[in-house]
Amino acid sequence: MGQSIVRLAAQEGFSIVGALASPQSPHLGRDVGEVAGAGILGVAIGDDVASALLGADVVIDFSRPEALSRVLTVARRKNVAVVSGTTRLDADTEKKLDEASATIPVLWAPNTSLGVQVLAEIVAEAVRRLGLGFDVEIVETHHKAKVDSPSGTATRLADAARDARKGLRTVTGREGNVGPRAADEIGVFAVRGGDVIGDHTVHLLGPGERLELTHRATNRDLFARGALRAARYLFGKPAGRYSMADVLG
Ligand SMILES: NC(=O)C1=CN([C@@H]2O[C@H](COP(=O)(O)OP(=O)(O)OC[C@H]3O[C@@H](n4cnc5c(N)ncnc54)[C@H](OP(=O)(O)O)[C@@H]3O)[C@@H](O)[C@H]2O)C=CC1
Ligand SMILES: O=C(O)C1=N[C@H](C(=O)O)C[C@H](O)C1
Repeated sequence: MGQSIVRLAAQEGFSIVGALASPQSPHLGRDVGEVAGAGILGVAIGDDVASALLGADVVIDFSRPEALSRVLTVARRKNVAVVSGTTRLDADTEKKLDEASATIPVLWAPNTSLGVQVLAEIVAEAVRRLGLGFDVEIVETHHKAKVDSPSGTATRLADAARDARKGLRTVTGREGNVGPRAADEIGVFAVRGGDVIGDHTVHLLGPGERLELTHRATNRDLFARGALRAARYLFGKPAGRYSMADVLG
């Protein structure tokens, strides 16, 4: 994601002032534009958050929860807005997002595409309108390099269903003599393999009919474009928590 964001940011005229990778990165010290295929940008990749955020208005993070946590601490200190797409945050990092939003603008989204935001709205509406007779199940498919499961997007879609129908709970596996499906379940299942960018289907299964609401990402640039749009949106905004719904308007 970092490479897509750098390439598109350069194309869209953003000024890139810093670039971060892990302390183990083989790219440390190299020009970020060269690594991303955007030509030389005169910005070396480093592992020091404070140096990378020098002179920045917004930092865009797609990494791991522990790295986001460090970024939030420094961004707060330096008054830099944060856009993060990192998924499956632990409770401590979630708390840090909230705390940071007291002093800086913060937008976290497990999926920065506009389509998934709209899908979440449609899912909430469909669950509300169809009522108790319809069961909700979510299937997500991703490339084999993905390290977290289920995806942040699947969790976000389950949350949308739960907000629309109180009392639902998530089930992430079924094996053995599990008995009939309970009415309060949302099954969430992860398929991994190949180079799938990211597909999400919400199944609404009722008596004699079913709906399958699907979003398919066909290119990672989709997420990068959404993150850059979010960064533009956050620039100059007051401190607070923002979402892709705000960006979409
Ligand atoms: N919101 C959205 O729309 C999307 C969200 N994602 C999420 O974004 C995250 C990243 O995905 P992806 O780009 O595919 O993953 P990658 O593994 O390709 O990249 C992760 C990046 O984070 C860096 N990193 C990892 N650990 C640390 C650390 N401790 N300190 C500093 N940097 C670190 C890595 O550095 P190094 O190169 O050195 O390993 C790498 O640059 C995931 O949580 C994924 O689910 C992904 C796509 C879209
Ligand atoms: O890791 C990925 O690739 C993706 N992660 C996000 C998620 O966990 O929902 C978004 C997208 O589906 C790609």
